[in-house]
Amino acid sequence: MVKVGIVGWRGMVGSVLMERMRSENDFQGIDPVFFTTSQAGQKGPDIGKEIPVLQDGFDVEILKGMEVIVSCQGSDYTKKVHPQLREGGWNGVWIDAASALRMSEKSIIVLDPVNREVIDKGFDAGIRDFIGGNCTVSLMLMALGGLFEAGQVEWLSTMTYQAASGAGAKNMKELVSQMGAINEAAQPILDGPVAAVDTAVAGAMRGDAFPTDNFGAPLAGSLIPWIDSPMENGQTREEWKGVSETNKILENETPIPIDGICVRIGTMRCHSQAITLKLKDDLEIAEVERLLASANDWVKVVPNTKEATLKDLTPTAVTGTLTVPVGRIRKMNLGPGVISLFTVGDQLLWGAAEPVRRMLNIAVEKLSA
Ligand SMILES: NC(=O)C1=CN([C@@H]2O[C@H](COP(=O)(O)OP(=O)(O)OC[C@H]3O[C@@H](n4cnc5c(N)ncnc54)[C@H](OP(=O)(O)O)[C@@H]3O)[C@@H](O)[C@H]2O)C=CC1
Ligand SMILES: N[C@@H](CC(=O)OP(=O)(O)O)C(=O)O
Repeated sequence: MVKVGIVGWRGMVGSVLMERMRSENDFQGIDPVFFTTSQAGQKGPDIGKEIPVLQDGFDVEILKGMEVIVSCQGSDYTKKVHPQLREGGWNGVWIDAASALRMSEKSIIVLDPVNREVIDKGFDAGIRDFIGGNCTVSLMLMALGGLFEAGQVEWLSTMTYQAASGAGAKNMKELVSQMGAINEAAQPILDGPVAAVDTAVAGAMRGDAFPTDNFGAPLAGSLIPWIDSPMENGQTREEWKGVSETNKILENETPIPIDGICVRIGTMRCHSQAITLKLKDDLEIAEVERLLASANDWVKVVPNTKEATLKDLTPTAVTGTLTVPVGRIRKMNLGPGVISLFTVGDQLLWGAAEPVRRMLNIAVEKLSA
């Protein structure tokens, strides 16, 4: 059985990965060794079979004994350990959820329902670094894969509504604390005039006691139109990833123009995106829906009605599931071939853990052949 080292398994992304691997019985087909950066020697997770105690995630010699390493530990870990392994001659398969290696010439960004051919070709050519894409990019491609595959995307603009989970576990908790602080300010006067409730809520959100250590600003009852670090051209890094990662995943020789504004909103783990897309041909909406629906097993076209939208096209409907609904599909009055779409996806599943889990299975299959 293929020896697989797993690092970062108890973090937020890692926990979702573990849950998916358990429910898909993935551990039965591999020989797993669990690593840690802080708990070496302690007992590993319960995966339904005997495993060694936790190994030191910085011990390069033990890591070199793995045929595959899966990391959900983050970019700092990758930047420290990956070069030591490669410079030390390790030629195993490195599969990573972090962004550090995504744009490297020696890596492939993995999203197999969309770019399985690129993965297979790369593996056969000797590439051994396979990196999960940015959550917003992966979710957009899962939703719109059918239009890209049909060569119909001339350009697109995506305005995002991104969940707290993308900023980390502490931020998810801070969002809930902020909701609690708002409720605390408003609850005693909720039966009174709404103007007083509004004043109390705004006062609490602007007050020094409002918990903002992690986000740096109120998110509950508000939003933050900035994600990640600034780029020189005025984009944020999250916005830059949209165009660079998408075109790398699709191996486009001529890049498709993609741009927009990335916004953090007060959802827990589902990202949403409002997309304006220019089709190459002025297709009928029924044809657009047919192309979208036929792309993969998880995308779900939602009819452009209020009833269907409220039922299926919200973070509440999608959270914790692999379904990627896409709706609000219509021709815009901006010219021929310009359409609107709205999509929602779980940022921890298709946005992080699932492409990594599926790449592990692809690697195991190839190494066992
Ligand atoms: N592809 C994507 O879109 C996304 C990618 N990511 C990537 O995944 C990386 C990991 O993110 P995330 O899972 O949010 O990180 P977490 O902060 O949840 O976990 C990272 C590590 O922190 C350590 N840790 C310390 N204390 C605790 C604790 N009490 N509970 C759990 N773990 C603890 C664990 O390492 P140890 O066991 O070694 O102590 C764990 O593996 C990110 O840095 C990012 O690069 C994240 C989100 C989306
Ligand atoms: N930046 C994303 C989450 C993330 O971790 O992205 P990346 O894997 O590209 O660093 C967000 O904040 O929603």
